[in-house]
Amino acid sequence: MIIVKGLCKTFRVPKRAAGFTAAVKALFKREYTEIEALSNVSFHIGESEIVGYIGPNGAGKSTTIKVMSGILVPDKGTCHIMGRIPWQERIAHVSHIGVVFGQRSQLWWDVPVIDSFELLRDIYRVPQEKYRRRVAMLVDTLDLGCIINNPVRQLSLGQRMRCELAAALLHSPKILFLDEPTIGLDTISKFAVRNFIKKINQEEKVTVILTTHDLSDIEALADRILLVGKGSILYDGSLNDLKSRFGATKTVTIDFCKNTAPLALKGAKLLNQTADKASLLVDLHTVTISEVLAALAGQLELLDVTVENPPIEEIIVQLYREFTI
Ligand SMILES: Nc1ncnc2c1ncn2[C@@H]1O[C@H](COP(=O)(O)OP(=O)(O)OP(=O)(O)O)[C@@H](O)[C@H]1O
Repeated sequence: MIIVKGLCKTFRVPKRAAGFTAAVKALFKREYTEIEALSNVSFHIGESEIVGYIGPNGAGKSTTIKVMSGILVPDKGTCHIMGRIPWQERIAHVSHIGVVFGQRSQLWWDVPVIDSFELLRDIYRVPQEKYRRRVAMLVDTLDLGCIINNPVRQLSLGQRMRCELAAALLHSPKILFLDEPTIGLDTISKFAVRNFIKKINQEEKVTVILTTHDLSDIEALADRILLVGKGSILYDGSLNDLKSRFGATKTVTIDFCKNTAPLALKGAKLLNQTADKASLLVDLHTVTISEVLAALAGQLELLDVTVENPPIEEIIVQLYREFTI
């Protein structure tokens, strides 16, 4: 469905020094800085996959999405989406994709949401009957009934994001690009957005490419992640593989009968300790959980034990360090 090979994109931005003299000089002689946003990015994405496209700020995520949506032309490399080259066959291409940029709106600010939908219906040439059924489904699933007649500027962020999703899906695209769709949303709105993405993926086999800094979005939605850093793909695989490959630590939390002696264990770092509770970070390369528990039981009277995997954020940070050092 999506084949990206060797994408490169460098931005050339004028250098700007502060001050009046520098501004006048720049009128006659401009100097430029080159920013390499993508350097040799390649991946394949199949039908009905949900792929989390993640990476630190400035890694090149939005640039990749812009290339795949036909907004930007790369300097090098190829991109085929459903057999088309996005920036060369833009009109045919956009009828098969939906795009949501969490930080920007595709709805007209001062008019009621439904008017924006009708304009999009005309742009995408959706037949009236199909449009009517589609809007009814989207209004029902995304709970837009009370807000569809309001101007966009009067909507809360969560309400607007639900409308943006509906707008992106009005023409029933086969691929959905979501660039930070849950940014700034509260927990309830995030939940609604995630459930909707899952539903559309399962019922309509829509392929979803999701960029986000919220790794709980990824955990809730994506079967596969592509980690991008410094313009290149650093990891391509499932979240579970990532956890088992790189999650070489566990956190052990214990409750015990009062004891003030500081705990010291080989292969485990003490994270915090009070008179009756402690947390330790266990390095599974050095020691096993049962060895840690046996050692703790020798030092304390244990009342309760919890063993947790490290948060996905920790694994991602570790992975990013590993690949970039
Ligand atoms: N239009 C542009 N002109 C100049 N530089 C740009 C432009 N767009 C992006 N860049 C630069 O390209 C690099 C990649 O930017 P991009 O927006 O793709 O990153 P990102 O991974 O989406 O980051 P974030 O998570 O912060 O949104 C950055 O260094 C950015 O400053």
